[in-house]
Amino acid sequence: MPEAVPRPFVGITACLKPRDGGFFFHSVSRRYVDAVVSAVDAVPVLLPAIGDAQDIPSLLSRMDGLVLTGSPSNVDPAHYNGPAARPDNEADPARDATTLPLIRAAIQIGLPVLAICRGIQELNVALGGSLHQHVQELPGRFDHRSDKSKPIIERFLPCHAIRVRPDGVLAPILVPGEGGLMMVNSLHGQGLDRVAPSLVVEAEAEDGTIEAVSMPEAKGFVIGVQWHPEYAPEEDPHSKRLFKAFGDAVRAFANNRAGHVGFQRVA
Ligand SMILES: N[C@@H](CCC(=O)NCCCC(=O)O)C(=O)O
Repeated sequence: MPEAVPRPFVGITACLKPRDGGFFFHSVSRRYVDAVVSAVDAVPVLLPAIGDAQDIPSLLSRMDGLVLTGSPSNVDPAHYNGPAARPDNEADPARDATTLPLIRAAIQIGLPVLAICRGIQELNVALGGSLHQHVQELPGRFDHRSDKSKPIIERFLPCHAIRVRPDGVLAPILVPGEGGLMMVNSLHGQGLDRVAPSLVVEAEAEDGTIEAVSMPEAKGFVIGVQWHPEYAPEEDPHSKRLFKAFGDAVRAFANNRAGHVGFQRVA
């Protein structure tokens, strides 16, 4: 009888969030976890925001892919030499200290990376880019934040168009409509400013806000998106294809690793 194929492990980055009474919780929205289980077909592994205490080589020796999640918190502008954040800024220094070095190490070994919302911002900063801290205050830009007075389910509905570069790597994955247009949801106040030298822009909103990037020189799959495909990973055809492409890259990485350590996976 053929041996069951072990599912690959996909790391999912957590936030460190304060709760009542000064306790902190490592937390991840269930939607990322569900998307990794259903649309990627992998075992989700939550990665706590423990900064220097994380053992990156040990972690990466067991991971087959990495999902960088969204979060209401913002990357500390000190990481991209930006002006100090405003007093009402929500920060997560433990998450910054965890994800930024992890991204660089993951990319170095060719680990597939899917970076979502705060994730694309972290990817850009980790590789030397910078962020706009308040996109809606820039001339000609839209407000890309969601209306917090609305029910959460409505806040994740598609609300503006993006144009996907027809000659990029993302177009054949997402299969946008005519003119490279497709609708996405939008729950961010920050956005990519100076794009890291190793990243290329794959999609933009009508106002020029960067909506997706890839990394042509990466050994593996590296895609960042500013929207939230995890909202409807099976129902929305673009999201489904994005997670499928990531899953294929994850399985290829896992099989390659399995080959190197000398045990066989049976298809
Ligand atoms: N804080 C950053 C990143 C925005 C972001 O990731 N939003 C996701 C909110 C929903 C969630 O918790 O997943 C910004 O404002 O640009």
